[in-house]
Amino acid sequence: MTKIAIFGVGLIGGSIALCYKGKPGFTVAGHSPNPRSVEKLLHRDVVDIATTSMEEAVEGADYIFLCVPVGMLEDYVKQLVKLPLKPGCIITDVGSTKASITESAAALNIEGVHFIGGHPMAGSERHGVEAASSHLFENAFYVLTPAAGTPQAVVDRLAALLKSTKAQIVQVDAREHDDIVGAISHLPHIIAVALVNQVRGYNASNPLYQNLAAGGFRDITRIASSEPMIWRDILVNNREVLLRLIKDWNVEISRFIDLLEHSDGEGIAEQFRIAGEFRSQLPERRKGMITSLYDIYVDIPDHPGIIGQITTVLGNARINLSNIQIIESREDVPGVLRLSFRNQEDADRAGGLLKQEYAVHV
Ligand SMILES: NC(=O)c1ccc[n+]([C@@H]2O[C@H](COP(=O)([O-])OP(=O)(O)OC[C@H]3O[C@@H](n4cnc5c(N)ncnc54)[C@H](O)[C@@H]3O)[C@@H](O)[C@H]2O)c1
Ligand SMILES: O=C(O)C(=O)C[C@]1(C(=O)O)C=C[C@@H](O)C=C1
Repeated sequence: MTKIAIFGVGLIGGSIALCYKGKPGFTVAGHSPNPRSVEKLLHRDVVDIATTSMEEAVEGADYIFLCVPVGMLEDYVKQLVKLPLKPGCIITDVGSTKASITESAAALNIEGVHFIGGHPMAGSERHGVEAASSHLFENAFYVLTPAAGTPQAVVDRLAALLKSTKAQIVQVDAREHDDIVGAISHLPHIIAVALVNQVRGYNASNPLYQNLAAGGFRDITRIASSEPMIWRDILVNNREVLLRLIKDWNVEISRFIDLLEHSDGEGIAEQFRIAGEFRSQLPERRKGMITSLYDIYVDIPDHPGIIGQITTVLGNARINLSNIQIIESREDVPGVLRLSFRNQEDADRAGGLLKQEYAVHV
């Protein structure tokens, strides 16, 4: 029996719990210092054991997930390593910043157990166990930031466990993680909040602002509704990176001031063009959706009806396609079609059938 102990069974901790709860060979223990939360966890059937006792939660645990706010992670690691942990146990976290916890855990020189930082790149503006889902991590990247000296076999053991999340595991240096995630997650949260608060100010004297706010405003500001305490900790923890990124942001915004002052329509259009081109290349990994990592690639000649022919072949064989994307299609160049399936078997069957007429790559 593999025992997984989870501290902080909220959105992320609860979603981790649901990836293992009820799976043969796994027991999931959830910890909360609050007896009412413990009752809720049992009532919602998210964990097998729920307790306010740290000792009980970690007793015999093979893996410990710390899913509490970033500001509490170091303290939790310090408390945990004073407890009798199972030899070889792996402690990991899911915090949105990685440098400080990776470095402070390494500095503890823990013996007999291992710490490996982790961060699933999936989430939501919602919080609490009510928002948890076993599908949350499907197709998302899940970053691991092992400190130098962590045996690769131990990292591989954690990566193998995390397969149940259906996320794609990647190893990244912790500081590099904070630079990158600062730009693609933390800065966008700041911008969303600042924008909402700017409009909130105008709305105070004219409620039409709120009433007319439509798709564009909603799209860019969803994350402004994120949990304040979670984001307080993330932003304070990554402040050095963020201060640099906000300076760069000011440069980008100043560019628009300049373009507008000069009524430079072509310059503005160019900004949209280059942004749209980059954005269209973002990997399509919709979190929480049951899309798939089982992809095959098919070279397709550029002639009308070709995609219909391919999907008909798959439909006739009753193979479910979960996603389809044309990667390259220009008049003079044959296109490549990426077909995604929910499991390897479907991908193999599709590949076998399509190979009879098309060049297929896996
Ligand atoms: N929300 C996201 O999109 C997201 C994505 C990836 C990683 N993370 C990280 O996951 C972690 C948890 O965030 P979440 O979104 O699940 O938030 P959440 O609020 O849903 O869950 C936080 C959990 O920590 C517990 N907690 C809070 N304060 C506590 C305290 N003082 N003592 C003990 N327990 C306490 C809460 O009861 C709750 O169970 C954070 O470190 C966050 O940075 C969040
Ligand atoms: O989709 C959202 O709502 C999120 O905020 C998820 C998101 C992100 O910014 O992409 C937020 C924090 C994380 O640490 C990882 C993912």
